[in-house]
Parts: sequence; structure tokens; C-alpha cells
Amino acid sequence: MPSEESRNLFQSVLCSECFLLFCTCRLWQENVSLKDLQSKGVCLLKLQIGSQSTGLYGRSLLLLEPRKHMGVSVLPSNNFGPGDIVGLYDLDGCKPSSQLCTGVVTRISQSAVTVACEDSPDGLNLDTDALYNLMKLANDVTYKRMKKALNTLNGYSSGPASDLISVLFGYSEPGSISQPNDLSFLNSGLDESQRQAVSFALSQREVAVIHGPPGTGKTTTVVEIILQVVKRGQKVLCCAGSNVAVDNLVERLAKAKAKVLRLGHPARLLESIQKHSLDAVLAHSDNTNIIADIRKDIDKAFMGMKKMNDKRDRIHLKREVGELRKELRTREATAIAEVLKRADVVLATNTGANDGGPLKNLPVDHFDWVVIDECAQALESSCWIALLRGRKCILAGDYKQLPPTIKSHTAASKGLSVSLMERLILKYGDSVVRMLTVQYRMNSNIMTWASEQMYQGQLVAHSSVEKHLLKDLPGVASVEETSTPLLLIDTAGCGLSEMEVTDDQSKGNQGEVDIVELHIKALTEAGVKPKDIAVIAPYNLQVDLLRQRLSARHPDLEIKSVDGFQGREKEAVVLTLVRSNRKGEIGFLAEDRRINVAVTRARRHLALVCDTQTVQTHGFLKTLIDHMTQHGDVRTAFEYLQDIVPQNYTRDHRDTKSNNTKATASSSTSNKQKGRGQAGSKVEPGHKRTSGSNKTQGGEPQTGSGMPLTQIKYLEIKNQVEWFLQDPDQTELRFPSTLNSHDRLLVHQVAEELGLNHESQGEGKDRSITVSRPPTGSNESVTGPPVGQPAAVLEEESVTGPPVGQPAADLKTLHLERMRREQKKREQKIEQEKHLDTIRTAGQTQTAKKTKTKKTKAGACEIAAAATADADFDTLIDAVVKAERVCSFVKCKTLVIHLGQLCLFCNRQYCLGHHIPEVHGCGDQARANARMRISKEGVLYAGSGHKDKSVDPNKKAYLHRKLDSKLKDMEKQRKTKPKESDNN
Ligand SMILES: Nc1ncnc2c1ncn2[C@@H]1O[C@H](COP(=O)(O)OP(=O)(O)OP(=O)(O)O)[C@@H](O)[C@H]1O
Ligand SMILES: [Zn+2]
Ligand SMILES: [Zn+2]
Repeated sequence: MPSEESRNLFQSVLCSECFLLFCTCRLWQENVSLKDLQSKGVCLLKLQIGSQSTGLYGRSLLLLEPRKHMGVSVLPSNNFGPGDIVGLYDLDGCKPSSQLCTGVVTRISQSAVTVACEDSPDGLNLDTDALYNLMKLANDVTYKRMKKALNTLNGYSSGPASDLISVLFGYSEPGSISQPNDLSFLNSGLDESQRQAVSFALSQREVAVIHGPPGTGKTTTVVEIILQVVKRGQKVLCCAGSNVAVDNLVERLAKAKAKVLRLGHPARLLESIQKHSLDAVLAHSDNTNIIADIRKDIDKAFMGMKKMNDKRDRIHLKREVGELRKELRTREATAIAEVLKRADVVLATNTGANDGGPLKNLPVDHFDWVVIDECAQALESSCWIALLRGRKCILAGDYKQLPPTIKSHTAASKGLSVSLMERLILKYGDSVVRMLTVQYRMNSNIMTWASEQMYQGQLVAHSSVEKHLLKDLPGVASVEETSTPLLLIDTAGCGLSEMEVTDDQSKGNQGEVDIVELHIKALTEAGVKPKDIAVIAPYNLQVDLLRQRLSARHPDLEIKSVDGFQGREKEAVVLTLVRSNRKGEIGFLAEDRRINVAVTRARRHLALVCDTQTVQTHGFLKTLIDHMTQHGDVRTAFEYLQDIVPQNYTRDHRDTKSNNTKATASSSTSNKQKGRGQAGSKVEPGHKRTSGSNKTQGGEPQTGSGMPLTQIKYLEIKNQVEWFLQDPDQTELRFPSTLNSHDRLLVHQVAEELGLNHESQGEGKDRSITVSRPPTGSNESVTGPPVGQPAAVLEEESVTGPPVGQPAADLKTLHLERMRREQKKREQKIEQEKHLDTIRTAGQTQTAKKTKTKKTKAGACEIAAAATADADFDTLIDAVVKAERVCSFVKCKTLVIHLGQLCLFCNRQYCLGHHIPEVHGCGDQARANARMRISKEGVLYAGSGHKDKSVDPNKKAYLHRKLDSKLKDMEKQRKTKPKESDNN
């Protein structure tokens, strides 16, 4: 007998439900905007009627679609599901007064929702051109059924369920009954843990809990238990929270030739299951013909009613329909009891097993067992509807996945966030539960994390799935993306921040959408079918952004919230965590079970797109990041996107080089290069990397420092060169051929900066660069400048030589500065007028001339220091010239002739390290611009707020090639020019 305490517990359930209902009422009263309701997923606005048909026992089926001419053909992300009770409204709003009819959702896809109208819409003349709103209604039927069950429970004095109730409330210990040892299993393929669970369940007197982690064959086990029970001539009532889960059980049991009967609104059943539905079975019973005739009459009456204009005729016909229905009902009722008794297994949803339905025709002690699947996802009160009909129960599920949503804090604080299943495990421990431990879904690399974090490390991957990868699927090519079970794409430090919205429930991240798109492209280009891929986002807004981007191209690609995938699996899962902010806020990602569900949907491949810096603030998510870092491939968003804004950039190269790189001249670059693929390069979408694995060397993502890879690369190379310079024994530094073209460019750039010789050899794959000291000592060896080289660099080279043993010191630069000024002064005296033009054109003649004059000026720095009145003018000209070829950032000497970027805000050229507006001081303008764009276009662009116009992959590839060939040309000229001058 439930005590006062447990009664209170159930009062709270009621309260929680009241609260839910109350909530919905309040939404109406307070006139929460319909748009808000839509973004919360409970309302679909401006739908048009795609088709309207009479089907399913006289009910009218409406197919509702998004407005076509809007160009968008996908529904916004929503929480509608089959079986939901909904109201159809005209565009006045979702007020009770404008309700046209209520109905049940029978099907929902990304592009349409089908509703079976509950009240036959006889007076309903739906206009096919008009638009309608659809709103989820608080399901008070469910509420009433739960309330009734709890009242029954409260008043339960004696009956078949007495012992069960007593155990479930802790008044008596669960017991067992002895079973024959040699249980013969009907399914010979069961694994050891499944067999143990089956015999355990059969030997329990009142209750057995089957804990089935993801992919462990929980349904397989439950089916075996039911079949064993049936074999003993016992009757089973089998329930689950969702129609899908019930249908799955019906399908499996029917396949095993069990006599099943499915209760429920026929509109809510899968088509393949409908033949097992009560309606269908009744239709084939002895009353078939009469029932069919009555139905035909009803249908005919409906058709007639539509054409009828006279109101009185209509009313008459309506009454006739009512009579026919009544007759149908009485005839059916007599048949129902008969049909129910013939079945071995009766299946329904938890609330479908209520007393008010067909089951009222059965005696209370008809069933021996009540089986509840997905028990951990159900409210305890909904379980009690069925439990009151059984002597024994089997509860199957996984309480480490998402529980039912309890919106009332009061209810949650009184323990209602704990499901019946969890409550029993907490109370009785191992004595009532068996866990399934072999999983048949995930590659072991995906599984291990979940196993360790959620299931005490007890899961084992079955050999059939342990190593399976996407590339093992027929038609899938072996590329990097299809050869790795775990791929982490880290956006840390890339500035791909989440969109700033006030609602915590709806967050979006356009940058992550971009990356997901590129990864989906890579997967599908490798031959993975879109229907085998799930894109999972925790937030409805992100789901919408993803659908806008991807659904048109891949209609079969399922894009849903985590909750929408519970109980499902896909070959590949792409998970975007969305949150990226400086505060490290992660909101409701903090629900461990939500992450567990998301990760464990994946069979062969899990790609995680997230800002590790933000999400790692949460310990549980950190374990996932750590796991993926250690056992998977790690890439950074820089490998996917161009023009992203590094957040934690380094302002000064020199400050960081010592702690960021340890360039032991020969190894570092080649290793790391291999390690990162084409780090920092502009990767075209779907670009296949040629370098080896992407595993990072130290087990840590290389962008952990938050520095853009380009910059890290730059520092690495620079450091290596400087080490080389400090070793007087070494004459040249050879960079390996594994460098990609981008990194080769960096080498040239560094060499130029330090005034060294740099030369490329070989073609294609064998291309490598050698950096060496320029000829030292005398200036006689200088042979004249290579064509196209900026004069300043040549001066550095030939006049001073590289500062041996000294890293690109300011002293050197100062010196050079002075030298240059001095030289200009002299030149100016000779041809003052032509001066500007000649410098601007920077032609061969001028540079040659300069080089010539240099010889005589080599020791003239003292004179230069004592600058005359001309000096200011000189400096001015100098600055102008310099500005054209050197980064505009204060003190930065990097050449920008070949590798520079124009800032659109200040219109100056900057090197790769300084082109970002935030770095060189245009940050405020960039942000203002970005804000303006967001408010104007409603879209957040990655980067500094400029719309990325370079998305065309062909164009990117073309530019890339062009850059490469330009480089080659330059090198060729450099090699051949001296010879030419020799000949001359
Ligand atoms: N003993 C077994 N041998 C081989 N395959 C099995 C076995 N048990 C289950 N499977 C396979 O594992 C998959 C999941 O099984 P099943 O559908 O029974 O689990 P479920 O309970 O529905 O899923 P989950 O365990 O994720 O809740 C199915 O593909 C099934 O064929
Ligand atoms: Zn600028
Ligand atoms: Zn710079």
C-alpha cells in the first residue's frame, strides 16, 4: 500500500503536469509571439495544404507544407512527433477562437507534416491557397490517464499487482523463483550477457531491470524474454513510451510468429504495423463485412456532405453519420474482447494501455507480465498505467540517456527527475538489474569513451563492429575522412563565436555550420550516402541554420536535435556543439546524458565540431575532447576556412617564439608538417589531403595555444632559420620536400626578412628549399639583384650581411634604415625630380644602380646619423615606398608584395600576421561593420564581417595554382638571371 509519502510524491507528479498545462495556457494569455513559440519548436507558422485526403477510418488526412514560393521548403526545427495532438489555426493566431480543428500528427518529415484530423472536418472548408498555423496542444488526455492511474494506485487495496506495488515502493524485497537450468533459447545468437539477462528476468518473482547501454541489443533481449514467457502460455502486456519503440517491438515479435496485437490510434502506427492494429484485426474478424459496409457508408456520407449546400441537408447527413458510428462502435466492442483474448502479446504506448480504451474489455488479471521498454525515458506516473495490470514486470532501458523533461523545479527537487528504473537500481542494486555489455553498433574507439564515462568501462565492442569504418561500406572510397572513427575539428582561437541571442535555448554558430558543410561534402564525395549521416546539434537554432544550408542539396541527410535522435543510429554522426564564447559558458550542454546520447548514435564515424577552449570548461566534455585527441584525428578550423579571425593571436613574433617552437633545425618542420596535413593552407572544400595521418605529435591539439597555424608555422620556420644562423659550421639549411607550397612561401618570406639566400630545387613532390648565408665579407661578390626583388632587401643582403648569431635584431633594422636614408639622400641630389617615379616603378635599372652605389657607401652610417634638412623629406618618401611593399604594422618589416592582405577599413597592406583588423587597430570598425551586417542580413559571417566572396572552390584552387606558378617563375628568374648577367 502506498504510504503518505509516496502519495505526496504523486501529488508532485500531478503538480508537475499541472505546471506544464498551466505553462501552455499562460503562453496564450500572455500573448507570447507566435514566432517565439515557433522557435521553441511548439508551433509551425504559415503552412499551406499540400494535399487533403480521406483515409484511416474516415479521418481526414492533411498534408501541411511550408509556403512554397518562399523558396524554403523545409520546416523549421520543431518538437512535433507522430502521435502529438495538435491544433490547426487560421492566420489570426493560435487563439482558441481561431482553432479550425484538432488532430494527431501521423507523420513528420523535414519538408511536411501530416495530421489526421480528430474531429472530422465536415464543416471545414480548407482553402488550398490559404496559410495556416499548427500548434502543439498540451496533451491533457495523457495527463488525465496518468492521473487516473495514480488515483487507482492510491486506492489499490488488493489485486493482481499488490506484490509488485509493494516491491516497487520498497515495502518488501524482490524475490526470485527457481527456473530450469537448461533454458533453451529461441534466438541462438544471443551473447552471454543477453542470455544471462533473459534467464534472470524469467527467474524474478516481481521485477527485473534490463539495463541496455546503446547498441547492446536491448530490444533483442526483451523480445527473447517475451517469446519465452509466451512459450509458457502466459500473457504479456508490452509498452514503451513512444509509438516508434512499440512498433519496433511489434515488428520483431510478429517476425518471430508471436500473436501480437497493437493498440492505438491507427494514424499513429507505421504502415507495416497497421495490419497488427486492433482496427485492422477487427476488420478481418467475423464482423468484417458489416463493419466494412458501415465504414463505406460513413465515407459516402462525408463525400456527400462536402457537395451539399443546404444547411438542413447537411445536418441531417451529419446525424446519419453519428448513428452509423454508434453502430460501428457497438459491433466493434463485441469483437474487441474476442480479439484481445486471442493475442499473446498486447502492445501499446504507456498511456495507450489505459483503462478507458480497448483494455476495459479484459478482466484485470488477464496479463501475467508487464514489459516496459524505454523505461528510463518515461515518467514514472505513465508507467503505472500499465503496471497496475501486471503481476510481474520487466523494465528495460538506459538511465544514462536522456530522461523525460521535468519542467517543474519543485517536482524535480522532490525526486521526479529520477525515473522508476533508476530509482529501483538505486534501491536494490544488482539484485534487480542485469546489464547488457556487448554492443553491436559503435567502432570501439567511439564506444570506449562512453563506456568509461557512463558504464563503468564494462562495454565490449562485438568483433563485427569493433573496427568498422566508413570506408568499409560498399561504394565508399578510402580517404582520411572515411578512415578515422574519431575526428575532432577544433575551432578554438578561430573566432567562430556563437551568435549572440538572448534565448539560452536557441543558439547558433555560423562558423560551425560552414565546417559541418565542408565535412559533409568530404564524406559524400567519398561515397558516404547522406541517409547514413546524422547531423546533430543541441540547439534548435543551429538545427535550422544547418537545414537552411544543407537540406536542399541533401534531402536525405537527417539534421536534428540530440533528443530527436534518441533510440536511433547512423553510420556517421557529425556533432556541432555550437557554444563558443570567452566566458566558457556551455548552458544545457552540461547535461552529460545529452552528450552521451549524441555520441553513441554513431556506428563508424564521429566528427565533433567545437571550440575546445569553451567546452572544456565542463569536466565531462573535457573527457570527450581528451579522448578524441588521444584516439582520433584532430584538425583545426583553420584547415577548413579562409579568412577566419584568430582570437588569441600573438602580437609580437619575438615574444613567443622561444616557448612555442623548439626548432632543432632538421626535424621540426618535417614532422609537424606531416602531423598537421596542410596546416594553415587554404583547403578547398572536399580537398583530399595527401600527407599522412593528422594525429598530433604530443597528443595535444596544436592550436591549444589559440594561435593560428599560419603564424605558428611562420614562427617555427623563422626559429629554425635563426638556429641555423647561430651555428657557424653550417653553410646551408635544407627544408624537406614535404613542405607544401604555402609553407615554402613562408620559408622564402623568412629568408627574405633575414636577408638570406633561398633557392628552390626540384619539381612537384620533390620540390625543396635551401636557405644559405649570402656571400660574406666583400661586396665584390654581389652580382646584382634578382629581377623583381624589392630593393630594400637587397640592400640588407649586400651591405651588411645577415647578423650572425643574432635573431633579426632591431639594431640591424635601425642600421639599415639609416643606410637607406643616406643612400636616398645621395641619389636625390643627383636626380631629385625623377626620384619618386623611379622608386615607385622599382625597376631593374634603379635597383642595379642602387647596388652599384652601395659599394661606396658601405661605411657611411655616421654621416647618415647626422641627418640634414633633407632627411625629413627623405624619410617621407621612404615611408611611402616602404608602405607599398612592407607590412603597414608598426615595426613589422615583413614583405607584402607577394603575401599581403589589404585591410578594407584602413586601406593598407599588411602581412599575414597583421592583416586582421583587430591586430592592427581596425578592430572597432570591423566589429561595428559585422554588427551592422548581422542586423541587416540576419546572418553572422565568419571573419571580420566581410562577406566571404571567395567560397567558390574552383576559384580558390585557381588562385592557389596561380600563386604557386608565380613563385616558381620568381625562383627561375632568380636562378637564371645571374647567368645572364655573366654572359653579358
Ligand atoms: N546477440 C547478437 N548478435 C548479433 N547482433 C546483435 C545481437 N544482439 C543485438 N544485435 C544487433 O545489435 C543491434 C541493436 O539491437 P537491438 O535492436 O536489439 O537493440 P535496441 O535495444 O533496439 O537498441 P539499443 O540497444 O541501442 O537500445 C541490431 O542491429 C541487432 O541486430
Ligand atoms: Zn586596418
Ligand atoms: Zn606585419
